[in-house]
Amino acid sequence: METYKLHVAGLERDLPICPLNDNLSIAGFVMFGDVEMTIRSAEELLKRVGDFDLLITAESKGIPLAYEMSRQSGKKYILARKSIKLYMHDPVSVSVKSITTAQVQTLYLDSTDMEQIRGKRILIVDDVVSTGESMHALECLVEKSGGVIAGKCAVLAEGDARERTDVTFLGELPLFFK
Ligand SMILES: O=P(O)(O)OC[C@H]1O[C@H](OP(=O)(O)OP(=O)(O)O)[C@H](O)[C@@H]1O
Ligand SMILES: Nc1ncnc2[nH]cnc12
Repeated sequence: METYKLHVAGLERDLPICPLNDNLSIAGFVMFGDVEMTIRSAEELLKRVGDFDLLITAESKGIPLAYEMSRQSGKKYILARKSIKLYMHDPVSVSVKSITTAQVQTLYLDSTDMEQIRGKRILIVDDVVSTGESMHALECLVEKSGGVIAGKCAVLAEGDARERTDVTFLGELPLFFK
């Protein structure tokens, strides 16, 4: 298997190169199961971001990172879901098409989450920012809820996102074009 060597948060990992289509591959960065990477990334991001009241991330790969940043900072995290559950009240939705997913996905927040966000400084968190669609969808949900965006952060910026100055990130990933 072809791999890409990543150095981030003082750690080294060999990421598998995964084709997305005939012309484009990514180095797959999946923190699920990698507790050391999750803890170290959360520490490093928290050192770099400013004050905030609440974290928000999107289902699913952002969850362990948001959990760990919440644990370390003592601030709660809100999760934007990718499907509506029966226990969600009056969900609001935003569409999103990330680089890894063929079809358009939808992110949902329920009214309880929106009430918590209203008037608060919200830190947007994700594992990777690539096209920026997922982060943009989270921004829309925060704005719809009446929250103030305190900052945006990701462990890795991929492709064009490496040039972004509005997102705090710890490392970079290339895209692999044929
Ligand atoms: O900047 P973008 O192009 O939007 O890509 C980044 C998003 O893609 C991945 O999620 P994915 O859609 O693969 O969903 P998953 O976390 O549920 O696997 C990743 O966790 C980010 O949320
Ligand atoms: N390189 C990558 N690995 C995992 N998820 C991603 N989402 C966007 N880019 C990604």
